[in-house]
Amino acid sequence: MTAGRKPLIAGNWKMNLNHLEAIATVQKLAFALNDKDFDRADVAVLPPYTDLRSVQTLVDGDKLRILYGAQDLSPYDGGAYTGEISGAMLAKLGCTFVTIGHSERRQYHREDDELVNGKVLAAHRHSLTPILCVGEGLEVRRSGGHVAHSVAQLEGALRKVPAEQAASIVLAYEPVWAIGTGEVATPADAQEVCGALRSRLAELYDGEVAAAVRILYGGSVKSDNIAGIMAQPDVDGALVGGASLDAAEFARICRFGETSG
Ligand SMILES: O=C[C@H](O)COP(=O)(O)O
Repeated sequence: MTAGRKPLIAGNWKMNLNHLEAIATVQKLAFALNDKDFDRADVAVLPPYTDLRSVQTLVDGDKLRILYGAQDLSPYDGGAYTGEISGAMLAKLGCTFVTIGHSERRQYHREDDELVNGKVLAAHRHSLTPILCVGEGLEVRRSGGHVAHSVAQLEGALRKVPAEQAASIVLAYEPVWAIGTGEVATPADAQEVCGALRSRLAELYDGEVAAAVRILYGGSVKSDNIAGIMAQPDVDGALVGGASLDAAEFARICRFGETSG
């Protein structure tokens, strides 16, 4: 965490919580957080598509400071693409963010860098902020290729993305071996890759872009390990999976593990 970049804590619900459960969870989260918490960090939830309209109605109706977004989008803007959801549809639902290139999409849906790049461009066409995920699997980590692997995914995703758009993205470094496994990367592991991603942004664009981009860590983040991660200079927040389904625990994470806001 470095002064000048507001931290972001985003909860990726994955394929959990229906729209009624979403309403209850967002209400609990809003109740658990206060203005001081929201001044200190942006807080976002990333529910399944089917929950978004309910979350929008609640956030707008109660004027909540909770941000929200989707977990994916189509690279296309409309047409005969059965099952897909466009950036325009998400923008109409008031989404701020959209997760792109999550390792579960790369692994289970064979998304490659070219498709991820198409989705980043689509998000920008509709003024959505991509939360662009990169990160290595266990074998790559064991062979010491984790920095090169994550940097290559970043380069692939940002092809043809101009500087002013690159400056507004959020990056998430998620080592695949730490996702949902309870195996958390050490704060030094997170810093090593997040720092390298920022340096590469400075080379691809310039120092201003590199300094503007928020970089999150994701992988078994909990209220008892977030503080060490947030203490790293190039880590600006967290992308939280399992622990974001429990509003009280997620609120503690949003406070970086401190007991009161
Ligand atoms: O998007 C979130 C990550 O995949 C982390 O998930 P996790 O916190 O359940 O390990």
